Amino acid sequence: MASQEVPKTCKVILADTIAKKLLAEVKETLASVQSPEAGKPTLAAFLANDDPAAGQYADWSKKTCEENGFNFDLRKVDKESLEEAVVAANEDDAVDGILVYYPIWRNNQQQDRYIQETVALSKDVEGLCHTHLFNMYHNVRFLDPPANTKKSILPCTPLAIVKALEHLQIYNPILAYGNRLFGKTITVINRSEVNGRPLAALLANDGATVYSVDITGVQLFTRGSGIRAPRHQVHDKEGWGLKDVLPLSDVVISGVPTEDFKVPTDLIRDGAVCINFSSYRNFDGPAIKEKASIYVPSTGKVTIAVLLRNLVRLIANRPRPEGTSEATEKARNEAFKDG
Ligand SMILES: NC(=O)C1=CN([C@@H]2O[C@H](COP(=O)(O)OP(=O)(O)OC[C@H]3O[C@@H](n4cnc5c(N)ncnc54)[C@H](O)[C@@H]3O)[C@@H](O)[C@H]2O)C=CC1
Ligand SMILES: Nc1nc(=O)c2c([nH]1)NC[C@@H]1CN(c3ccc(C(=O)N[C@@H](CCC(=O)O)C(=O)O)cc3)C=[N+]21
Repeated sequence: MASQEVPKTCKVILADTIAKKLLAEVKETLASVQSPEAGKPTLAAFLANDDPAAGQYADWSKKTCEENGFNFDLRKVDKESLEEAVVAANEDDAVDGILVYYPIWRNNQQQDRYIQETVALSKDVEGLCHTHLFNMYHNVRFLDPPANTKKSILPCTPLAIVKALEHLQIYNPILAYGNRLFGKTITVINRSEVNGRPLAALLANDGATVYSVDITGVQLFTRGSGIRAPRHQVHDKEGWGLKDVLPLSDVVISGVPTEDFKVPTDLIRDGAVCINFSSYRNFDGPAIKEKASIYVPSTGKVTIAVLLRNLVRLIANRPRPEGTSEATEKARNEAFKDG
């Protein structure tokens, strides 16, 4: 009966809200790192597979780019000519950033990795080159220590989740930058090389206790007691499963790419924060709203905003024009907010 209904306490936060805030920051930062005469930045995006998810993601990215003053140049190429096309874009001054949609060779991850390494470091907008990945796993935040003027690029989907957690104030700004998740326990369901594993590492590097769950089992990512380690360590949790980690978790993040997978609502802690990044709904919508304090049903729009943020960062990281002082250079890079 309507008169007896208890108002829902769960707050649903849409990706659009978080994305809009980030896009406003991106616009401001672009204005401070690049003169208006430089023209619109260009992102070259290579589509060499027939994955409908990638095609749809490309369409959304194009729309967001164009609405926010960026050129989005979608280049459909066949697998055989992809390498040469990427090399040409590396050498083309009119291209500011390069994105390649994965997976390409479904049964050959090594070949996808080879293409990831073909993208020039200075144009690697998704942070998937070895130097960027190495820095992320090792909790190294700059490309040019000790000057520390050029921030290392982080992978878009993991960084989008970090930005969502900042927006939700799960990151505690009372704590020092780099330790702001200390005290939080987070479960990440998915340990793929492009999404789940880097995400678990990033969150643990920021101080969280992270349970990384995949079909092969559970791993604990942590900086240890008192977060005294400078970067995360990984430990296997033999015999553990969702039943062990969900009841412990303040935050549950899920990215399982199947229709039928649902995070078991009854195991989730009352008042947990639940975030879905899969293109399928990993949480049971009505039930989760009875349990979670905050529910974020999707994050794709935040990922695209982060893609543009990374593109502006690549531009800021470029060698400074003749005559720019080191102080100006530092100011250019500090135009970015934390992270
Ligand atoms: N929101 C966004 O910005 C983005 C969303 N996606 C979406 O995220 C999802 C995941 O993408 P990828 O990581 O690239 O996929 P992937 O197929 O490379 O990896 C999925 C991982 O989940 C694991 N997994 C499958 N079933 C599981 C289960 N029941 N429990 C635990 N782990 C399980 C797999 O073993 C695998 O490690 C897809 O739906 C994709 O479309 C991908 C990129 C960006
Ligand atoms: N180099 C590379 N980077 C990628 O980031 C990448 C890729 N390759 N290959 C393809 C996958 C797929 N992908 C998605 C992004 C957003 C949503 C997404 O936005 N989903 C909607 C929900 C869609 C719906 O409403 O059904 C949302 O979160 O709002 C989905 C899937 C990125 N991918």
